[in-house]
Amino acid sequence: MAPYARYVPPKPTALAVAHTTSISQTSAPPQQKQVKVPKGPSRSDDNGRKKRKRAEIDNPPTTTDTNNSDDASVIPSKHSAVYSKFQKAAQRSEAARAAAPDENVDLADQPELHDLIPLPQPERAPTPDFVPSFSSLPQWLARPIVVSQSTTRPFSDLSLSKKTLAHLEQRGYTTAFAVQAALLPLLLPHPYLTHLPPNDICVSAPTGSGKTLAYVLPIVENLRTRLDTKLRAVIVVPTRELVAQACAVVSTCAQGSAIQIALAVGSQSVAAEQELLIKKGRVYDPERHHTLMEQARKRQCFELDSDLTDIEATMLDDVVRLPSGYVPTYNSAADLLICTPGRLVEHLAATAGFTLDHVEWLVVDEADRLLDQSFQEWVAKVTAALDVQRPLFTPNPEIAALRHSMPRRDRYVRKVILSATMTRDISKLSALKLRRPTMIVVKTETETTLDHEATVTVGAENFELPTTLSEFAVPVGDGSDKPLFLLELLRSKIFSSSISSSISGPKKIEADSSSTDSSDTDSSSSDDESSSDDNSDSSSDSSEDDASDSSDGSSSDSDSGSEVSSPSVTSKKITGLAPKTTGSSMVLIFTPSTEAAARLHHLITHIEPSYKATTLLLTKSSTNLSLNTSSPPRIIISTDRASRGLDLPLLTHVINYTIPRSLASYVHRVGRTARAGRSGEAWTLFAENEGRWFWNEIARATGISRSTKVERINLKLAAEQKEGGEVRSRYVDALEGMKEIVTSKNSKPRKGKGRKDGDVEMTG
Ligand SMILES: Nc1ncnc2c1ncn2[C@@H]1O[C@H](COP(=O)(O)OP(=O)(O)OP(=O)(O)O)[C@@H](O)[C@H]1O
Repeated sequence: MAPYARYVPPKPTALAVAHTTSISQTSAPPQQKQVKVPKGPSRSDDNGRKKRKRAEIDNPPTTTDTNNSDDASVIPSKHSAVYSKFQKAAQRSEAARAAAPDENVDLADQPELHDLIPLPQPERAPTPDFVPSFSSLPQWLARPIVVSQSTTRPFSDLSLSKKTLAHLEQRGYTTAFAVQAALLPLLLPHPYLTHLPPNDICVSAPTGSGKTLAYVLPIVENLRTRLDTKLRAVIVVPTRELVAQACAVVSTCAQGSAIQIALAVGSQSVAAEQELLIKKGRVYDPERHHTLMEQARKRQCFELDSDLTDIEATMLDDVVRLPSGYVPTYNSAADLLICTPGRLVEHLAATAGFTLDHVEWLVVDEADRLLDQSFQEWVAKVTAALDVQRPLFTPNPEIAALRHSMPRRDRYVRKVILSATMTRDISKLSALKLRRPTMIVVKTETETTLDHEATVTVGAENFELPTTLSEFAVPVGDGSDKPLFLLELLRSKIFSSSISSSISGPKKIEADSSSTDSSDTDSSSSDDESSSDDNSDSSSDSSEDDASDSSDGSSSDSDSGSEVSSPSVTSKKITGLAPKTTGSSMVLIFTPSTEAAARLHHLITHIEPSYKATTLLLTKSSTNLSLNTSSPPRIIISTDRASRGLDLPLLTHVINYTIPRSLASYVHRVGRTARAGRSGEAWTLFAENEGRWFWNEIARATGISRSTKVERINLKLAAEQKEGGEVRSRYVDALEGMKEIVTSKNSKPRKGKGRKDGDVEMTG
């Protein structure tokens, strides 16, 4: 600020002295300079006064002069006391001024000058937190029904049919979990209030809390008594694995009933699915036959005015094959459809006879994910199809005309929307056109019981982690040795000890911090972590940071689909809902893409050949898990595709090889373990540049409830993993081998290079 040098006022000492001097001169001229003059003015008097004045100007008396005792002698004795008092006061004030620092100089009379630096302001009083007396959320979202996670009820108390109870008991299910205890009374038909239209339900409950059974049981109970087959229930989930899983639960509950279940996922052709979804028939209707045949003729001769829809084309294809006078009919072959959103939309558009006209139940599981993106605007298309009024059975035209003239009762479609990370975004939820909805939130700690309205306002994002989950985080330096850290983690922390205790044992699995496993446990890590790990900001997208990525910079196709054998995960779900412990750990490792998963599979099976037999790649192209075999895989490498809903009861550990992209993604990934009250561990590997983001957004995030803090574990690489060690040389060889594979694959043109594995599929 050199051009605006600060103004410093001069010391007023000289001024004060001069002032004092002038006073002493005027009021007490020194006696020795007094000249005796005759009374009355004269010329010589004037001359003498002028000379004296000039002499005074030329030789002004100094301060010391003022103090001089000579001066006192010239003061008349009657003023001398006053004068000496004045002198003393003057001396005192002069001494005080001289001693005082510059800032204390009284500047009241001085003009205040400032440069362009803003004046210092007093510190602001803290603004108190805004507590609104209203909520922008609608009442049902702002004040949900909060259910304690510890709430349980015997299934026998929940008005289930004897058959269903028997099936549940066969599976060892006698007690309903909290979400089931809350939902069943709301969804099962009320014994008296049958005339009331049903209301829609949104559910937010932690991963592994039993949401599937909570919606499957009421639907099965409802459909069990229906005599004719009509599509009455549709369950929408994001992936084909979840379709299979939900199907397994439905099949278990619907055993012995006539309920027809259909799947629509796209692992088979649309035509094959159409055959399973629709029963084709024929009816004698010569007039309509004639019209359709005329259209078929025009189509063949290219005389049609407009393009036919797929459904119209199907009808024309079918009518030409029927005997004269007959027209085709299409009826639903399924009571309940479990599907991905894309296939559902496809059938609505292209499958003759596929309508939602009779649907009474719509379930959207993993709703936040399915509502996140438009996915061919499936919500709008499905809600539009549900809005269509159910066609009335019209035995003859007169009655039909009469019925049409009468006001019609609305069709009620009960919508059940669920997720472990349920959105509170009203704009997304409103697309579902919910009717008088109720929000149910299953939480760990709450005073609110099932029957009471919650008084707590649930925040915009408030996720719950299972109370049986333990979380750990491992720093991996700059990430270049990440595969080695992963192997060290598997060796020293996961496969070193039997996990059998963790499956049914105490909630918290203590981190083994003994020196033999080459690790340091820093239990206070979650408080002091950032000091060592936030050297730089990291983005949430950590997808490309694994060593294998850096080694080749490109993708490699997964060829491990062949390693995967049936039976599928479905069958496990049917038979192994509450498995006995095997005494061994099973790990699910999350990578960001199919290619990254394949690279990691290549690396760890080459570095540690003993893992080859027990490591499985689970990607879109290889979705079956050979879990029913006598030796299930111990390591599963997958993508975020496996993060939603997948229920692997034997899974004891989750490893985030790359940190997830969001808190919700973290919740779903780690929620693959610690399910249904079992213990589980979640480990996250983070590089230096990811530490800050991980600790701030995930480990210490405010929008999440966890029973224990995330613990930092510092792993040390073993000697053989360091430079010159045997494991490291195998690592280097594996990287080299991978480079060759990638180079050779890159030379061939490939489809879908670099594609990320979507965790939602449109068509299965
Ligand atoms: N009442 C019960 N008694 C014992 N086990 C149960 C009960 N209900 C559900 N389970 C088991 O709990 C596990 C988790 O259930 P489910 O898959 O429905 O969880 P979820 O809440 O849908 O989890 P996510 O949000 O991850 O999809 C399953 O293995 C299921 O068999």
